[in-house]
Parts: sequence; C-alpha cells; structure tokens
Amino acid sequence: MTTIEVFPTAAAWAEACAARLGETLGAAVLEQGRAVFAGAGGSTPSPIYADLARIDLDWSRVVVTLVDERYVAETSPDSNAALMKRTLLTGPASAARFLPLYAPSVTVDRAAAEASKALKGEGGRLDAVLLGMGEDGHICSMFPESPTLKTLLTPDLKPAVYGVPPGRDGLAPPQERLSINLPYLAKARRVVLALTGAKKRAVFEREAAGDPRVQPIAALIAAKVPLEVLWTEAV
Ligand SMILES: O=C(O)[C@H](O)[C@@H](O)[C@H](O)[C@H](O)COP(=O)(O)O
Repeated sequence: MTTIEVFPTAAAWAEACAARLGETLGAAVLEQGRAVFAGAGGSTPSPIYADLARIDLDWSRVVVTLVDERYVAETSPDSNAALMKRTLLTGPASAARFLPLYAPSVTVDRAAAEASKALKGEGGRLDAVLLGMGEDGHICSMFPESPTLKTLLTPDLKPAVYGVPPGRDGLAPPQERLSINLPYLAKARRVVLALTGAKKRAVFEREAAGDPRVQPIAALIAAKVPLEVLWTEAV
C-alpha cells in the first residue's frame, strides 16, 4: 500500500519522517532484539537524519547501512558513508553499528559481493528504509537507461547489492556506484520516501503510474511494499 502525506513546513516533514523510521526501529529492537536501517545519500535526507539521531531507542542494537553508495572512500566529498556518519551517527545514534557498502576491493562488483554477504549476516532484510528520489525518478542507484537497471529490478534475485557503472553519453550516474536491488528493498518492514518540491511530486506521480519492468518506483509499488511518501513543498 502506498500513502502520500503533505507537510506544510520542512520541520514538520523531517520530524514526521524521523518519527516513522524511529518507531519501526524501536519496534524491531523490542521484537527481535535488533534492527537494520538503510538510508539514502544525496541532499534530501540530512534534516531527517538530524531528527532521527535524537530519537530515544537502543541504538546499540541498530545496524545502519546505505541504500546506495558512490564507489569512493569515506574521505571523498561524494561519500554517502561520510554523510551518514556526519548526520545520523551522532549523539545517541553514534552507538549504532555502521555497515558500509564501499570496500577498497579490486572491483566494485567484489565490493558489492562483500556488502551482500555482510547484509545477509544481519538477517537478510531491512527493517526501516529512507529513500530519496532523483528528478529522473531513480531511487537508490536504479537509474533509467542504466545497463544495470534490469538486473536491479529482477524479482527474487538473491545478492542484495550490485555494482552500477557510470552512465554513458551523459546519462546518470556520473560515477561508479553500489546499490541494493529492488527485491531486497521490497522485503523491508517499512519504506519512507522523502520528497521535497513541486517537481519531485510530479515526477513521483509519473513514475508511480509507470512500467514496473523499467521504472523503480512503479516496481516498488507493484511489489506491494508498505511505502509512505512524505512530501513538502516548503523546501
Ligand atoms: O547517492 C545518492 O545520491 C542517493 O542515494 C540517491 O539515490 C538520492 O536519493 C537521489 O539521487 C536524490 O538525491 P537528492 O536527495 O539530492 O535529490
């Protein structure tokens, strides 16, 4: 089921996203003694991570990972791991354990295999997920026209993480990436998609009505994920 909620201010929007994610992480810790959170990089999530970091839960039982990563070390300004450590893993939330997708492996595919194995060792499913969405409709690093998109959207494909080559002829992504795939995302207990601005609301509506074989948002909805879209025009 997909719900869309509109928030009049950026503060209310960020707080609501954080509250939903924190609620699910807290419930997972109570029920199973542990919780796994995966978040997006980019510019949207930072205020949400700042609010989430302050939520009172047993962060020592939470594993924090990413839905995608640029294939760069944490020292790079493009690193989502560095973003997550700077924004979410602070204060009480610094007690959480971070599970990176990037590893200085020989190839991005080797790093993806290592990350898949590490995620499998954390129970094989995510409890709470925060997604952003690009203006081309991508989520995670599932980019339109990417040669990896078909693999990332293939139902039931096992390893959770894949290498994504940089786009050719000016197509995104600008750099090599790592991304979780749709089947792994679709097993999540709760998925919050945080959107800001009128344009992204229109892109979401278009993508939601699209072809699940080639449009990730449509694929996520077709997978019957409990998807909550929280949107504000106030950013
Ligand atoms: O590594 C990344 O860039 C993100 O994980 C990516 O999937 C992001 O969610 C979208 O590109 C939206 O980015 P903005 O939030 O900056 O619009």
